[in-house]
Amino acid sequence: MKLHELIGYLHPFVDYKGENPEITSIENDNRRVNPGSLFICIKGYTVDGHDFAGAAVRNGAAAVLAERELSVNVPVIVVKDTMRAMAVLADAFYDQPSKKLHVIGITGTNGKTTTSHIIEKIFKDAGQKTGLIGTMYTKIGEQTFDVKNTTPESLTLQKTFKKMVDEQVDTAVMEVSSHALAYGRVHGTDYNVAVFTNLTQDHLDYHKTMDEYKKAKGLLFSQLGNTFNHEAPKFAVLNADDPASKDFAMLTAAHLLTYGIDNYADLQAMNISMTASGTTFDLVSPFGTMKVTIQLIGKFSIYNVLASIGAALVSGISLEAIIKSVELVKGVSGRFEVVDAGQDFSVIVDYAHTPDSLENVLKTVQQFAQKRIFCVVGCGGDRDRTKRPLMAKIACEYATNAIFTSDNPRSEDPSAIIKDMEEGVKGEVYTSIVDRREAIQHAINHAETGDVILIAGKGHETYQQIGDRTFDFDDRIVAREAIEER
Ligand SMILES: CC(=O)N[C@H]1[C@@H](OP(=O)(O)OP(=O)(O)OC[C@H]2O[C@@H](n3ccc(=O)[nH]c3=O)[C@H](O)[C@@H]2O)O[C@H](CO)[C@@H](O)[C@@H]1O[C@H](C)C(=O)N[C@@H](C)C(=O)N[C@H](CCC(=O)O)C(=O)O
Ligand SMILES: Nc1ncnc2c1ncn2[C@@H]1O[C@H](COP(=O)(O)OP(=O)(O)OP(=O)(O)O)[C@@H](O)[C@H]1O
Ligand SMILES: N[C@H](CCC[C@H](N)C(=O)O)C(=O)O
Ligand SMILES: [Mg+2]
Repeated sequence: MKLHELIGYLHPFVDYKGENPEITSIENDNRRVNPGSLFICIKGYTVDGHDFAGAAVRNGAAAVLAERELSVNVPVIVVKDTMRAMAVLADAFYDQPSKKLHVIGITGTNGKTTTSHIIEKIFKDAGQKTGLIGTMYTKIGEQTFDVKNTTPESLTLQKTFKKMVDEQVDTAVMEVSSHALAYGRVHGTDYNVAVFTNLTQDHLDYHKTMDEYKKAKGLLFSQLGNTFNHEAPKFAVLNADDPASKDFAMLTAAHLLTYGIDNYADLQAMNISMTASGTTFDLVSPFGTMKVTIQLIGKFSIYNVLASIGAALVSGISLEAIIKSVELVKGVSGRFEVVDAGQDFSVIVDYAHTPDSLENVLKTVQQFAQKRIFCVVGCGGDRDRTKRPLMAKIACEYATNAIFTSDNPRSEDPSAIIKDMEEGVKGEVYTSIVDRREAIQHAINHAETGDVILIAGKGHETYQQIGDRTFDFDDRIVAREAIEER
């Protein structure tokens, strides 16, 4: 695409009439620039992309988009906000790929990864080719690609959509983090369905208040479009049991479908019965009542399944086909994952890293535990500090043996993070062991027949970040080794 045509998409804010080179790619990292690239300078948290414009030009950049004039020997186009302009240009450069896909976006504090995988399965079983973007990876068909963020910045996102279009993907399911919404990473993405899981405390380091956090989540619904396109209608799928849904309903003109357990909803689960290996409930819907038996446990799993059923239903998949698929879902890596090395006590690895998810998962463990519950848990460094005492309190409340340890301390002192946790449990009985491996070993060495050990916070993660170093660390492997060494 020629530079003039590309920059034309920024009309009327930019009136560029200078040199008109062919633009072969758009990059915001000088290390990825090739001859012919347009280099976009982003002022980041760590560094300022403007400082890399010279290096980008040396790598062959044909033009630079920046927030100020720069002395380089290629055209520099100045805009007020390069991050916002990047979203516009990425969408244009890749020929509006999200419009060519059925895009389902999922936001909420907990359950995004799980719900996205359930939805992916339903669409795959329905014979569609799927794409998935989220915490664990980007997936196109069966191929997976590593990711840095749950929701990538606009350039990577639109490039990924384009790849999906090229590979004949029908439906793209993606997690939409609150950071992504606040930073405008998803500007220009044309969602067909927006799904809300729940809103509870997390990320207050960034959003500061729950109200600001809710506002960020709400952006997914306000961006859902304001037109009534009857050929390709848009839908918001909302959790009737979460009070934030009322606000989100007001933010969009799209059709609403609600799901829930406690409050009246279009899709409501009733007569729930749970065993240690699965859950049965009556799904009451406008299409009649059906009995559903899933292989997942915990009330939160029912919510994830209902949200998935809703997203698939509004996308035109038959309820019968949807139910058949959800009944086959086995669970997602690192979410309530059982480690079985032949021991006579249970070990569960789970990704609960917020107060609400920890409470939910411990409540579920409590429902089935016959003896003691050990909970090995830590809190991430450089993240919401206010959740630390709350998580510790929940661990002590629901577990018989709470063991506080490190999650990913990042740049913080691991002992100081544990101290923050301990602030929430003054006078209670707990054990603190900074080294996560030792903490897991401690729980496993003290477990007796019939006990349950919940190892929370890192789920599928295969690393631990301490300082600026990343070590191999997988709770599932560490637990297995500890059981074998016992
Ligand atoms: C605070 C934050 O969101 N940071 C994101 C941001 O990084 P940054 O601002 O530090 O970027 P930077 O390193 O300063 O670079 C600035 C610019 O210079 C460029 N650069 C940089 C170095 C260089 O040598 N050359 C160069 O050109 C970079 O490409 C970039 O364009 O831009 C990066 C690239 O898009 C992101 O990967 C990074 O996410 C970091 C890793 C992060 O931890 N983000 C968290 C807070 C986050 O976004 N989390 C949510 C999930 C939350 C949830 O679970 O709900 C997510 O969606 O992942
Ligand atoms: N609907 C839910 N409500 C509350 N807790 C849940 C729900 N679904 C899952 N959880 C709990 O939250 C943990 C994380 O789930 P999941 O990875 O699906 O969430 P996520 O929203 O993708 O999280 P992240 O924002 O970190 O990517 C699970 O391991 C489980 O303990
Ligand atoms: N997406 C979440 C993941 C947290 C996972 C936990 N293990 C941690 O490192 O804090 C975040 O960035 O806050
Ligand atoms: Mg996730």
